[in-house]
Amino acid sequence: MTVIIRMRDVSWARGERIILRDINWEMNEGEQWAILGLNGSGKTSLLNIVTGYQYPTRGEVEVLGYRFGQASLPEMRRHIGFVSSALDQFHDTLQTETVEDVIVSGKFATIGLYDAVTREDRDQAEALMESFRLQAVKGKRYATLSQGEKRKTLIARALMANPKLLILDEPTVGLDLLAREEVLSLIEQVVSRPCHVLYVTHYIEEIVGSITHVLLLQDGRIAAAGRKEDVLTDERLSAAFRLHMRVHWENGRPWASVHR
Ligand SMILES: Nc1ncnc2c1ncn2[C@@H]1O[C@H](COP(=O)(O)OP(=O)(O)OP(=O)(O)O)[C@@H](O)[C@H]1O
Repeated sequence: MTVIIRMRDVSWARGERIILRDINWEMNEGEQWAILGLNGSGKTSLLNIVTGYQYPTRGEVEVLGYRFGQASLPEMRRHIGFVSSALDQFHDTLQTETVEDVIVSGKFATIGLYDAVTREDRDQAEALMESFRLQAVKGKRYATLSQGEKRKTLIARALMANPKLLILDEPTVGLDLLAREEVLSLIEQVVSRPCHVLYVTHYIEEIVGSITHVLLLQDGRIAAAGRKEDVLTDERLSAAFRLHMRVHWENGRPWASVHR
């Protein structure tokens, strides 16, 4: 079985403070993971380690066959797509571009290398727009899009480079119910490409059918990790979220209610 992410005894400290502690986790081929946890539990810190932007204080990390400390991290990053709700504001240079140009720019690590765009790249962007139902906004400036359309565009952009792993960091923040469901429905398409998904969220109902596994973080430690049916239990969630929670499943999708 091919390992997508492997962390052994990983800890990450900043000064005196240990932010991630004794992380032992494996994400294997064919598995799609969600990361859940309260604010400050260490989700972003863990993602920063996966992408190599933070180096663990202790332990071993391997992502897509690249062993940290031995392999080239910039080369590894070429196989990883990253979409975050925080990116909406980041792409200042993209604001005035059309949707299709924003998507096609995902082919390149640097924004603005349009002279190298081929016919095939344009066709690929076109196909992504079609499957993501973005045809209606073709020709529109990115800045004029709705939040939902922007997120879909950024996911399409990340897929232009044919990543092996796509990290979605709270991609539904600020979206209305309809836009949220549209973004969630894209996960299935991403997985079928095939591309592995690592999905960070605060909401268990976003753990849709294509997501198979859950990593539950609590105060920088793994509270539980494994198949979603085993991790998303009343007891485990209540402990991790410090609330009395009950999980019920509808068509393979978990929903939580809170009891006081
Ligand atoms: N570079 C840093 N230096 C010092 N402390 C940090 C640093 N990065 C994160 N932290 C601290 O580590 C803890 C975990 O932060 P992290 O952002 O990983 O949590 P999170 O689960 O992503 O939270 P949220 O859901 O709010 O995004 C927090 O208490 C945060 O203040």
